[in-house]
Amino acid sequence: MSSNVVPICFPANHPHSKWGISHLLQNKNRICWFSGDFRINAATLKKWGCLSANLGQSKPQLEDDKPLKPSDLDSNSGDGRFDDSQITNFHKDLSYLPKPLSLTDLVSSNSDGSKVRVAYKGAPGAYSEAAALKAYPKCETVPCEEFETVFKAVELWLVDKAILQIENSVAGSVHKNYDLFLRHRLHIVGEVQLIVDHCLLGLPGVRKEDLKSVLSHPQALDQCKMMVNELNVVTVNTEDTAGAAKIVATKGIRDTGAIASSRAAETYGLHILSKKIQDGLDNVTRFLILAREPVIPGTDKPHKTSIVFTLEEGPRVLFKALAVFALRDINLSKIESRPQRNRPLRIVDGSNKGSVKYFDYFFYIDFEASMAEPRAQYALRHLQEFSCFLRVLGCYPVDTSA
Ligand SMILES: O=C(O)C(=O)C[C@]1(C(=O)O)C=C[C@@H](O)C=C1
Repeated sequence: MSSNVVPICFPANHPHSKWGISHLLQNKNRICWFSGDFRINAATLKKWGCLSANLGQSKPQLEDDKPLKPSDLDSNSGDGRFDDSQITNFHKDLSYLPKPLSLTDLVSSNSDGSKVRVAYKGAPGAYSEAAALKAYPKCETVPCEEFETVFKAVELWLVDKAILQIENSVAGSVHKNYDLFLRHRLHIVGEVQLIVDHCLLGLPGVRKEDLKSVLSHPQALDQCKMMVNELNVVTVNTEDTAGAAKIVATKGIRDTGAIASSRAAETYGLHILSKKIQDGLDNVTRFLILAREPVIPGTDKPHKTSIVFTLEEGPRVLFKALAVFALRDINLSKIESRPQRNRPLRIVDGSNKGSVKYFDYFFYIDFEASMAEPRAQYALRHLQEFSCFLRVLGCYPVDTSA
């Protein structure tokens, strides 16, 4: 699929703002994203009376997407914005121009998350929804079927933020989500550590001994291996834990249980057959909060920075990469490697010993420093000297609450 996507800013009360996928912004303008074969030129934009078409905000292109050329918007000023004379010529009626922010607008962007829409993967009652509510207690949660949809919902301005599980203290990393960072351009703006207490759920009147199978998300099944072995049941993977509870409830299956949260039991009217069934009592899942814009890094509270890089000389020189942090007394809190799918192997010529094939990786590191600190900036400048690719995924306050 090849598609160009351009955000076009229309006034809120403009009829064309209802086109495409639109979202009401705080400044009361609407951004419409046009995609697919749709080609727009400046004349059309003028006719429509749009306020701006910002090339700088164009959606990150997937590998097979063609990047948008300035000539696609021919009388654009070059920096992506139309100049004032063009705008005033569009329409005489200026009632649609953006209203200045009022005090009420500022009050509405509360830190408790009221007015914030957060996308998560799973059904209502999933742990990711609980994580979103922990970060923004009054937010509106938006369930999504796929992780990919969670990312796209933010990119297309359908929601403000996304929440994404990244690792669990018992079952380990969610590798798929590491890979997704590189296919999208969102920024990590926060983290949430959630204590995950799993329950075994069943239909009212069902006993543990009646169960022949148990449904849940693979990570949850992994976290409750001991109990599952004891029950001697068949396990079936579902998209998420709340989804498992929903299946048991809606299908009314008496010999099947679900591993999910007590919230999911309440949501779907199931009974809790056992509580805290996870193997390790300290079962914590770490989630990341993603947004279109990065947060300005501070030094007022402990911050973490997440990066991804590849090494010019391959994984054998990983020690050099780690040294840039050690030299500056910067602690690392996480390291993860993922195959470089477009070039998974590197051939190194060992002169008289013949050539050797090494696996090659993307390295993901979380380090305990803020990008506002010179030592973090120097460390990354140093790392850049021997990496062929380096991206800062985000710098955000550490969640110390779990
Ligand atoms: O299935 C859910 O409820 C989720 O939110 C997913 C998920 C995960 O992917 O790790 C989240 C937290 C728990 O560790 C188990 C499952």
